[in-house]
Amino acid sequence: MTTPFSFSLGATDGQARTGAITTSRGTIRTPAFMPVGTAGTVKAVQMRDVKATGADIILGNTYHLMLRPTAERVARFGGLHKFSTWEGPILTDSGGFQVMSLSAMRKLTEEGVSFQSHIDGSKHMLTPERSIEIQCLLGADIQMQLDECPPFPISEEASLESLELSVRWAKRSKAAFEEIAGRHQALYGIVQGSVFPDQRKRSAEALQEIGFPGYSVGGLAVGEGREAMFGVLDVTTPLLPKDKPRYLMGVGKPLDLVGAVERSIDMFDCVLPTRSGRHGQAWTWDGPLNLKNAQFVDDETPLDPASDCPASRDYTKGYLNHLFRAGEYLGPMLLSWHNLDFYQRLMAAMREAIAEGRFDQFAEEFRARHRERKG
Ligand SMILES: Nc1ccc2nc(N)nc(O)c2c1
Repeated sequence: MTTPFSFSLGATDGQARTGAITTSRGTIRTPAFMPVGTAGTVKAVQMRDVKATGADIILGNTYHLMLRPTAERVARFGGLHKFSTWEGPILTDSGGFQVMSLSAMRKLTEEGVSFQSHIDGSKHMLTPERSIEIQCLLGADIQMQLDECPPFPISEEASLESLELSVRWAKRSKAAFEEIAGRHQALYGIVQGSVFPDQRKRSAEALQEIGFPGYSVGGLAVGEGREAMFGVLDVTTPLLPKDKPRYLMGVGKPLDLVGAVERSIDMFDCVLPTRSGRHGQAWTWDGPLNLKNAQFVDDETPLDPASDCPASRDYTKGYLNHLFRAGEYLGPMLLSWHNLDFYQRLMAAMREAIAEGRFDQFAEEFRARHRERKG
């Protein structure tokens, strides 16, 4: 149980790289996509099926679990792994981002952020110390510092103020982590600085001063758009240590993943595959399909006959179309499952292409084939 956290680089191909993160609950093959299991469940998909798609690690949320069922209750059940039956590594976000996007009556001070629950209006306070305490009660293998994710757009001076607060919170998060976390657990720093290159540099350098075994790139996927996001990665990832994992938070669509791997990102999480699956959107090598669309009513082909995932291989698009039109539970279940499997097959294909030194060709062919919008 006390295998220390470690990262080993595998192959590099341009800026893209493969690697392996060793944790006490298993190894994470990078580049890795983490299915989002916000409230201790990857919505509408059983953990054994999440595992079968090839996911090595899932994400949980401090914000949601502290409100319901509370971190203390999860700890009494033996931690999030036992409570949810996910036996592999779990990464938890620290809650600040979710407080700002979900809660009411938020008040942010140097101490932390106070807020009212979006569920029952109860009052709560998240400080760097309390966030680490919650993540340890959950038993997360990889934890996040408490940070402030600035809104987009934001003025340069407001962004700098926010970045400096997040650096002070990084120090406090690390101090709290060193007090109570186990040797097998890891804490990542989160780089901020919005879309300002000099601020990204300042944040990356300040966090390395403090020292972390992994670095998240935060403050993106907040409406800045793909080109601006890639522009931030172009200036940020070269500043981070090559021998430590880089995690791009909240990203993204398949084309975002390919472009970010091209800019040496190792880890991703996004609600898109499960959230869009619940609403009838299937992701494929050729781009997204809206299976509620009339064009699929009589379509007798599966989403991907080449997949070993039952949701992708054993059901016709016509049947899936029927399930969504009839409002049947099985529709969201099957599409969430298929989309997670597609995301894992995309990650596996990228890992293989990097290992074989042909990632540029893979990326070019994928971008030519994957049409995000019809026409
Ligand atoms: N786009 C995102 C998603 C999640 C985040 N979580 C944290 N802690 N910080 C950020 O900046 C995030 C950005």
